[in-house]
Amino acid sequence: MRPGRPGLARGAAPLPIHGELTVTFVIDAHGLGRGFVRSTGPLLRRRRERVSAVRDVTFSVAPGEIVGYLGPNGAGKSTTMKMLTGILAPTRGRLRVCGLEPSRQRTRLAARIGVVFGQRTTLWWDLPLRDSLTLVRHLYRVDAAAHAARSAELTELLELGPFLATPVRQLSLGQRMRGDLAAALLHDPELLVLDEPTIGLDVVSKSAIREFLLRRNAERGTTILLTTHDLGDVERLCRRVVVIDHGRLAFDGGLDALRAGAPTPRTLVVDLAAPAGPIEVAGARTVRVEGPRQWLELSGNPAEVVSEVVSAVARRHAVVDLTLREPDIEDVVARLYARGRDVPREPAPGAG
Ligand SMILES: Nc1ncnc2c1ncn2[C@@H]1O[C@H](COP(=O)(O)OP(=O)(O)OP(=O)(O)O)[C@@H](O)[C@H]1O
Repeated sequence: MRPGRPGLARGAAPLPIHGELTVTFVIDAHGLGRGFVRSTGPLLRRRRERVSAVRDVTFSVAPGEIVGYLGPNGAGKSTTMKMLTGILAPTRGRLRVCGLEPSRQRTRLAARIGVVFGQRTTLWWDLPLRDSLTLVRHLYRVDAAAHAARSAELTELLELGPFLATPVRQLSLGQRMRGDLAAALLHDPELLVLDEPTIGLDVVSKSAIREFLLRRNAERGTTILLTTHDLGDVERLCRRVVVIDHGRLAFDGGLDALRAGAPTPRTLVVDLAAPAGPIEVAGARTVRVEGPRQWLELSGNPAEVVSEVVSAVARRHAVVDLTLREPDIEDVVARLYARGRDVPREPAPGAG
């Protein structure tokens, strides 16, 4: 962990470690909240109501961590990301990112963080990728020599070479995402904030992005906070996850602890040649039937269970197609709540 830098740590909470050393959290949120006022009801009887998108959220991220910020749709993830990057000001609580107050010190913060939103690009649509990267250099006032070196490194690591001359609008989603990552890293930020970085990508592109992020984290100590609905991202990248639900912090700890709190089965989706009653086989429970399609929840996750259920179904029914659906993070979180458990909280790594 990097020692705290008092000059940069304005307002951040330095954490004493082993007496002498201090670590400044890269993200330090305490009692964070953000409300909105929105209009509801029919046109002639519009009412204004307050919505708490994020309520009383406290968490911190130490330098070099990769943390998944997870939750179901509408949980408050994007609102948190917008506060972290200074786009929205909190209505409650205290927030420091790289020792800065994001909404009030947005320009200074921009020099310290990189941001990628998977659903929209920061690149110039009509320009070749190379020109977009050059513009980013001017935006962040990166000097020419540093830019040339970082550009060359990122071009190699992200394999951008073959399409540097291609206009961004003609890039595939995976190529565009790699370009966006390069743009976010050209000024060598200490924190990378990623909102759904692998959304819509094929398996190969997802894997390339994940391996790149792991390498960046290991080699340069870049801290990463990411939102994702993809459990593969979480499993490969995050040792720690913070889960929010209905705006509140629901869990902060290791992925294993989250899973242990709510073991979630895989689902076999079976397309039969014709509609039939619910399939009955050992090792699975039919949880949904829609015409010829049935959803079977597997009673265990090892490969043998899957192959036994698949053979049993195929022996007894005319099967057109079979798909194995991995539980996504929403399933894990939903199950956590369905069980009505006290959600465990672990102390943040490095705290203490
Ligand atoms: N500008 C806004 N005005 C009013 N309500 C808002 C605004 N932005 C977000 N909200 C509400 O705040 C809540 C949290 O929204 P947010 O976009 O942060 O969720 P999310 O976890 O990112 O969801 P998703 O995974 O679907 O993107 C939702 O109920 C949403 O309708």
